[in-house]
Amino acid sequence: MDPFATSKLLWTPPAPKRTKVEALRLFVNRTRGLDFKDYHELYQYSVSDYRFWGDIWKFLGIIYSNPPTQVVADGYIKEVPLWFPGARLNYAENVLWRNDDAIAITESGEFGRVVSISYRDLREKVRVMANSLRVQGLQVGDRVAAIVANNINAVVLALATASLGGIFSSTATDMGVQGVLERYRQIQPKFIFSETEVSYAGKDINLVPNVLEIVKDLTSRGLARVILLPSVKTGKEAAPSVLNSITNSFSLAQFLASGDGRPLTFEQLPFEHPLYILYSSGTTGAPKCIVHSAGGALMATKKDVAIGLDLNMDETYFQYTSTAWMMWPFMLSGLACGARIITYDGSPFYPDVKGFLKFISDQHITVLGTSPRFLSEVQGRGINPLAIGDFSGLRAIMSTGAVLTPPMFEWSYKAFGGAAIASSSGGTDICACFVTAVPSLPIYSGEIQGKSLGLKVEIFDPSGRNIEDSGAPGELVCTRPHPSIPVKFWGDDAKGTKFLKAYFDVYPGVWRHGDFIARNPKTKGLIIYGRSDGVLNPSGVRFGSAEIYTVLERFADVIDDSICVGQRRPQDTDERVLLFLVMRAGHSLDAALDQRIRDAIRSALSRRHVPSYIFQVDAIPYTVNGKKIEIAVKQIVSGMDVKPSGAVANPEVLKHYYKYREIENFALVKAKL
Ligand SMILES: CC(=O)CC(=O)O
Repeated sequence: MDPFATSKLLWTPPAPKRTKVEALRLFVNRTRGLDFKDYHELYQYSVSDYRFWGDIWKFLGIIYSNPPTQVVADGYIKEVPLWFPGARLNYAENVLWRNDDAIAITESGEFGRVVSISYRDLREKVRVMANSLRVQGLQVGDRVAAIVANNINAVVLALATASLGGIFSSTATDMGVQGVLERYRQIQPKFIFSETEVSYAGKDINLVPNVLEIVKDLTSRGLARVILLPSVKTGKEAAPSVLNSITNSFSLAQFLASGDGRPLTFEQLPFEHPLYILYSSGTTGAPKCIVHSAGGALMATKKDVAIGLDLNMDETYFQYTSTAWMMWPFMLSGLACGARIITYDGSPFYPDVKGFLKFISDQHITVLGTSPRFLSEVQGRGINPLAIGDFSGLRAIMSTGAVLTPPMFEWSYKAFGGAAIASSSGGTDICACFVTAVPSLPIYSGEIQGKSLGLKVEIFDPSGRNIEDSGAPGELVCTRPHPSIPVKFWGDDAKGTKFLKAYFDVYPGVWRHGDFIARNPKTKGLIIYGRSDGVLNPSGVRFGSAEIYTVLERFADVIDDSICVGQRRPQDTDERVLLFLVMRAGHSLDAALDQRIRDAIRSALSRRHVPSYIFQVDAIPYTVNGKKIEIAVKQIVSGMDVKPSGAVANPEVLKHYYKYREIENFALVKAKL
């Protein structure tokens, strides 16, 4: 069967191609005396000549006080060279270059309140916050940790921290005490900012008891100041009784009043100076603390947003994200492009998704960042966005976080009136995209348009052979260093042992990302089939769970969610495929539906893809960043005991999967094919 049979031309770039990626191609041609004809030729240059990064530096207009002496120098670890030695710059200065009355941020959430601030106001807020942080003792390299909603305060805090050379790290407000401590114990923050009252899906959540526990633990590890943020719902500051019970604590108003009147300044630091600490969403064990450099994160996210999303100054970028996901710092690059960004706190389905879609239309969003889960939920509920709002200005929908299946490409394209479906994939580990939207190339359903400029993405088989021209799926690897490789893991040893093990262990010297990917030899588009650790392998046929999810889209009216994993217990001689389904209200998995699903999988894929067993379950485990946790389910059904980390949003769900280890005990399971 042709694995690219579903690939269908969906969208072609409007002519003439007035995109930034085209402008970059012409810029490189002009400045280097070259004659690249298209994106593919530009890409080849970008991954074979390090001078490309110097071109991008200029093209993006990176602001600096000291220019680099070279693009790349030899570094302390072969895999992580030193980029732009000699340069001095500040991330926040690069984000806050605008200082006018144009709207920088519009904040909203499930309460429906909409507040906007201009670039001038944003800079002023950052100035005030930075002054308080400095007066209260923040020094270059100190960590500022936050448990914050996605709102203006969070952006101000991140930028103020960066302006002083502090290192910012945030978790979302739905993370429990264990999850927060697993992260912040490792990085030992000097400051912690926390929400006190938030709401999600209409439920008010008092965070004070969690904060008390977290602060108690971190105080013995260097925590010096605690700032309690006003209620997200009412705007009320924390009660004096709460503040009195925590030493060195402040309400936000008290903290901001403690600063001085100095003008906003930006500490000038090396390119590799740490900016953010993000966390691997490992579902077991302590999360890895991934340290991103100011220069690397700035260049990578600005490149992806300015070039991949083609974001212009007069546009509005709405990335639906929490502050725990790498898409949050990614979103801040909307500001670096001089555009307006939207911060949104709360569930898109509360009070109802129609209101959320109306918000997107009313706010004239031009680039929407969302996830396959959101899109399929809208589709599954039978909602027609065009009947709710006007999406004629919506130019692109960036989908990330999971695989967007071909049917969902097609549905999303039509449902929003022809927006380009900018499917992209990268991750927390690089705070950027490996494969991305390319506004000058056509879009084929199910395919990500191209490899990101400067990132030498290849597809390896288990022996380390590049198999991408064959169209067969394999491991996504990156065979050349680039500036958005993290500088280190916080707390790792001087040799970077944990860091090297995490990425460079399987293919020595080559970054293995852990995605299972193929490239369509005809279109050059990329298809991700899921995480490579979760690859299904019955009778030696390797395939990704996304292939099964694609077929299940046809049953979206009755199936709400699903997870597909391989089971191979120590006593098994082969792997079997298990498919778990969550049904929509009023529907259940009966023998007829079971058969229809099997038939659909068999005819769309092959006999070998048909699950051995299909079960109805109540819930699917997800990470706090909204990713299905296939690996943990696979481990559990294969006989391993899994101790969920704080990155699991619904850890209680995992225990329901243990019973499927005794697969033979299911008297009612469907006949094995
Ligand atoms: C860009 C991305 O890759 C986002 C994610 O999946 O975490």
